[in-house]
Amino acid sequence: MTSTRTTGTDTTSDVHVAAFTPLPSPASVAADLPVDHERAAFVARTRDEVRAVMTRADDRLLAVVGPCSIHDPAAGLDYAARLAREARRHREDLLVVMRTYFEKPRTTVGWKGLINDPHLDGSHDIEAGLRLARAFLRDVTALGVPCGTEFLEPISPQYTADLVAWGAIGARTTESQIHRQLASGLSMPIGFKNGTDGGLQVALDAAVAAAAPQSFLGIGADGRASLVTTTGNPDTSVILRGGADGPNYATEHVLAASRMLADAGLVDRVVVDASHGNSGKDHVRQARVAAELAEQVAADEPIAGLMLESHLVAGAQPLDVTAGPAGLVYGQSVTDACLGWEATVEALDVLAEAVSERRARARG
Ligand SMILES: O=C[C@H](O)[C@H](O)COP(=O)(O)O
Ligand SMILES: C=C(OP(=O)(O)O)C(=O)O
Repeated sequence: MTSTRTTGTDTTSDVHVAAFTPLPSPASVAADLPVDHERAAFVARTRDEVRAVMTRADDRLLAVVGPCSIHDPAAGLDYAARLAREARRHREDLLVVMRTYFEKPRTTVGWKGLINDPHLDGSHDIEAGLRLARAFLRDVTALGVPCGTEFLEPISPQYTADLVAWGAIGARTTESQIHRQLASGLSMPIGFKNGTDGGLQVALDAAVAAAAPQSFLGIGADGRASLVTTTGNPDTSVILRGGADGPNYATEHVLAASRMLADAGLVDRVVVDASHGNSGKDHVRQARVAAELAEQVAADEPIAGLMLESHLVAGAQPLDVTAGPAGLVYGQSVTDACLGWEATVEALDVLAEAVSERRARARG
């Protein structure tokens, strides 16, 4: 059921709003799609492992790997099952978290992800999107693969975050107070991307702001508008993703970022995104960036983790929401170009090898 005009007068309120469509509360969606004890324990354990990797109490490398966006849950699950095998194979060296991204920040306009438009046709059935996202997180977690996501909408985390082991705030929103406040209340470690212009200071400021207690407007589990009071998230870090001036994953960038983090009183190790501004969104280049980063990991640079955009099929395909999803290639990204599955397996092999080299060096 939709309604218009909730407050004020016809001439001053909601002039540009076509409709308000009530959504079920987070509590009722969670009741329909509950999390059992085993899955909850797995999420909590993985969050602890991420914390340990960030501080090097655990000497593995965090590898956040998966599609730029989930647009077809069946293909996403197929991917997750394959990733589960690779994660088990590399469990001594890599802490693998799957990118399960349901919300896409767009430079201008475009499909905004599975939560916003789950039928990929411009119908914006957000209730179905929230349910699909939550069900997908449950299924991936049940495969023994922890989930990572970007938090974009300030309300949607109430529907999904209990199943998320690691989170990111994107380059377009790192400077936003709303997202810093949101991160201060999230239960998992959060990485802030540097800005799209390449600026790192916004990410450092964000990490500091999110570590502080905050009070802001949000919703509670019952769906009511609420004053949210947080204690601050102590597990915040910075993600180097390159920017308008080019990549920022070279040794000099990693060391400069590490010094800035230490000066700000934060953990002095970074996560590096091999995609986006670091690859020029070219998936072929992304594989090369990952290989260069592996050398930097082996040389013991302060790199705690790496991000890869990867799907079953290499590259990307255009999505025209006026035409809908018919005819899309199975397992190929509809947003940024991704590494294909074989290239992903190779990249994970190279990264795991780099970690064992680093470990061997540390042991002398
Ligand atoms: O990771 C995804 C994209 O880089 C991001 O959502 C921006 O995409 P766009 O520039 O195609 O809108
Ligand atoms: C949107 C993303 O990245 P960025 O914020 O770095 O552009 C992403 O990782 O999907």
